[in-house]
Amino acid sequence: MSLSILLVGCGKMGGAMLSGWLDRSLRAEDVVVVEPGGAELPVKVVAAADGIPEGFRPDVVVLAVKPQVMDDVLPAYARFAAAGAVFLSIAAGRTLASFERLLGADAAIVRAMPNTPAAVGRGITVCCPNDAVGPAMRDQCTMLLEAVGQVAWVEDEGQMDAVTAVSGSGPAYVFLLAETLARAGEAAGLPASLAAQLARATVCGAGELMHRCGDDEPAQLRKNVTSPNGTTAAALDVLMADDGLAALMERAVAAAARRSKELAS
Ligand SMILES: NC(=O)C1=CN([C@@H]2O[C@H](COP(=O)(O)OP(=O)(O)OC[C@H]3O[C@@H](n4cnc5c(N)ncnc54)[C@H](O)[C@@H]3O)[C@@H](O)[C@H]2O)C=CC1
Ligand SMILES: O=C(O)[C@@H]1CCC=N1
Repeated sequence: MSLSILLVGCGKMGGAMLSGWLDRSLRAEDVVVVEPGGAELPVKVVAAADGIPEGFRPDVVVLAVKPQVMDDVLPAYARFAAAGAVFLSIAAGRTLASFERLLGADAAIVRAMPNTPAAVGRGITVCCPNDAVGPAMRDQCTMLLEAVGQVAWVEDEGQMDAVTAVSGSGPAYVFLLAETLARAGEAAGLPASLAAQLARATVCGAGELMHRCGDDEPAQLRKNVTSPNGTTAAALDVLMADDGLAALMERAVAAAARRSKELAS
């Protein structure tokens, strides 16, 4: 992949993407990271924008700082917009309009929402471009993000809050499932370490099975586990009750989408 990347912010998500890129095809010499916290990485890491090497001309500036600090951070990078770089923001809630206000209406900006499985090449990122993003820039962003998983584009920015709530935050819901399944196992009489092992292996195994059976709906995989009048059916009667998991998940996703909208202001 011959793209030069400036990664601004190398915390949990920026770090996850970087590790996916370096595991795959990105050359270390094509990446500069700005991270005030420092980082032991096989790429050049600087503490602030003024440490970026003279003459470094990124094709893509990836903005991976918290939404709340974006306004303070961004002006130091505006010169790269003028030089023709595309800005790829992964900040939850931050709108294209808010970047245009800071970088100028002509700046090419992609609002994106990745997720942490990018660290193992199994992320999914949804992108929404502004009008200044041409086909070549779109291809560059797709290439960069496909190195760490699946990529989808939407034209309606209004969908990004729901995207954030489903796939951006979604890994946390799955990890919570593993945590709560383990605790339920303990409550049912298992030693804590065995319950944790069972829950973890089950979530990983079920995820991998769903991954490999790409053509089967999750509902079919669920039915494959469920014997008529058996143990799974007994549990699913609880989970699929009117006040069960569907209602809970709908409320959780709505809360995340609401918070994404709030982060815009
Ligand atoms: N953690 C996740 O699962 C996901 C996070 N995001 C988004 O990614 C962004 C980063 O989130 P996390 O990685 O979770 O947070 P984080 O706190 O782990 O990372 C943010 C990084 O930005 C650095 N930073 C702070 N000020 C800076 C500056 N002036 N210049 C450069 N770097 C600076 C911090 O030192 C930190 O390492 C957020 O906008 C979040 O909405 C998006 C998708 C998923
Ligand atoms: O919790 C957050 O705000 C970020 C965005 C999606 C996942 N983490």
